Amino acid sequence: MIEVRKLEVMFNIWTSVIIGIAPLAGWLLWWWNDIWYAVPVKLRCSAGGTKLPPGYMGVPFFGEMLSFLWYFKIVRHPDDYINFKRRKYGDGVGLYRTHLFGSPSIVVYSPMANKFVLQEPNFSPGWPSSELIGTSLSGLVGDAHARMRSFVVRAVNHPDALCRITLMIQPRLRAALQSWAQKGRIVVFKEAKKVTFENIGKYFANFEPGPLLDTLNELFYGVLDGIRAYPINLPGTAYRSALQCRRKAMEIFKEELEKRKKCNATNPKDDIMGGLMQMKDEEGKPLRDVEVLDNIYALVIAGFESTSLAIMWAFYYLAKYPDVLKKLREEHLPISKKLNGDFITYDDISSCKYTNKVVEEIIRLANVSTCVFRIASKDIDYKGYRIPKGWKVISLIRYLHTNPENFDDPMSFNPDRWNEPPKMGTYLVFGGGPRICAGSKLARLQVAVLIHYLVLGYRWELVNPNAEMIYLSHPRPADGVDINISKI
Ligand code: HEM
Repeated sequence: MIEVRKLEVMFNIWTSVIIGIAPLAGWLLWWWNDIWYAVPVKLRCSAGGTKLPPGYMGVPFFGEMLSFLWYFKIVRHPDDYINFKRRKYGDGVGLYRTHLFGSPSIVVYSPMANKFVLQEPNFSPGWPSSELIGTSLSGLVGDAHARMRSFVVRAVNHPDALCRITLMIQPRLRAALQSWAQKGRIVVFKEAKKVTFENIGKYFANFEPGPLLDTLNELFYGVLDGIRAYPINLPGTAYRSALQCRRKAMEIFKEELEKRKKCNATNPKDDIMGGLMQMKDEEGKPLRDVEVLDNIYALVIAGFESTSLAIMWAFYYLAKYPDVLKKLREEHLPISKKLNGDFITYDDISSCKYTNKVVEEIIRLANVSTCVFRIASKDIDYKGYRIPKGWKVISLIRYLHTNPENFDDPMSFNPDRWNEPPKMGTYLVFGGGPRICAGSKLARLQVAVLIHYLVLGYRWELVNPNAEMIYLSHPRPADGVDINISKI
């Protein structure tokens, strides 16, 4: 009897403890990241008159990742992630504190704050998977970055390079369009990735389609999967497998580079690898082999999926906006007559005023880069707010392009909006400041060349004109733009 009584008392004590502690534990869990990361900064800041941006940093480990995924993946209204914060915390100076991708972070959404972040040299690149990006241009800072950038920009974004690349990409693009029309029905994203990779193989390292290029293609898919995955290097993770893919891809490029060095057979005009091998900086110094290889690799990462997505969106919007398609045909018909079967040139493309507006509008709405990542290399103050050293800064550039405060009727496809320049700081699809996209002209060029052949030679329609949109890892219709296509 006494034993039973004892058990009863113990049970009552434990129940009271659990009931008492559970809310406290829940409260602690809910505010853990704010207590752990924000409170120490707030204490440091209080003396200097600066404060942390408003916001909420979420639960341990996950931070606010679940809320981010809720808006991007579940309800599929990515811009509401910021709209919700604006309603809750007010506009302030365009910064909120949070915890995303495993780090305490500041999310930046206003034009002025984005401009500040992208221009400020004390923010270093802060990609979640920096190990995969390597020591290429994208990973360098300061003078080393400026030196490397001058090489890379000359190799892919200067008029000389663009003239050569314009001619190099056309045989594959023409052949791809013809084969798509023969098939009759294709998923554009899938096919665009194939032809973009073939072209990359050609103008980066003079690789022709075949088993080697197919292997490289597979390896780069592996790397891209890892870049998007949580950066945990454990057996079985996408990240670990991506690191292995990176190593194998680099071995293939290295073999090619060694082959060229042995037979001294590189002409800077052949391809980007040749260009990078031959270039010298202002002091006459060439790039080291490892720098050539790292940059080739990083350029493929930067240019492969982004270009394929832009091409996919070209098919999508031109199918939805027949008036725009008609105007494009009118612009390209006289050029085609003049060319009489020859390849279109970079100068021809540059002279197509309407096409260039269409390309800009495609790229604005494609929002290939949702955000750009930085890390504060020291405490940085902006308009009375502190961005603490070591915190990630996530510049949500997408929000600029979809915000009606910046673009009238932002979700409608209207190339004529480019008759006027955009409002200051509101158009950052290619980033801004010293790290602005090194391949921006190349990306635009590839879409424009595609448009030339597509609008004159083909008719196509969307199989699912109201396909659902997905936003991660990149915005696109869920069906990858499934079309019926035929020759005109
Ligand atoms: C529509 C297509 C593209 C979009 C939307 C795009 C977007 C961007 C953005 C937003 C950045 C800035 C990243 C940052 O500030 O950290 C960037 C950087 C970069 N992009 Fe692109 N990109 C595109 C195509 C390309 C292509 C085709 C190439 C080259 C083959 C390229 C090469 C690079 C490189 C090398 C950087 C790093 C620049 C630096 O750190 O100095 N991109 N891109």
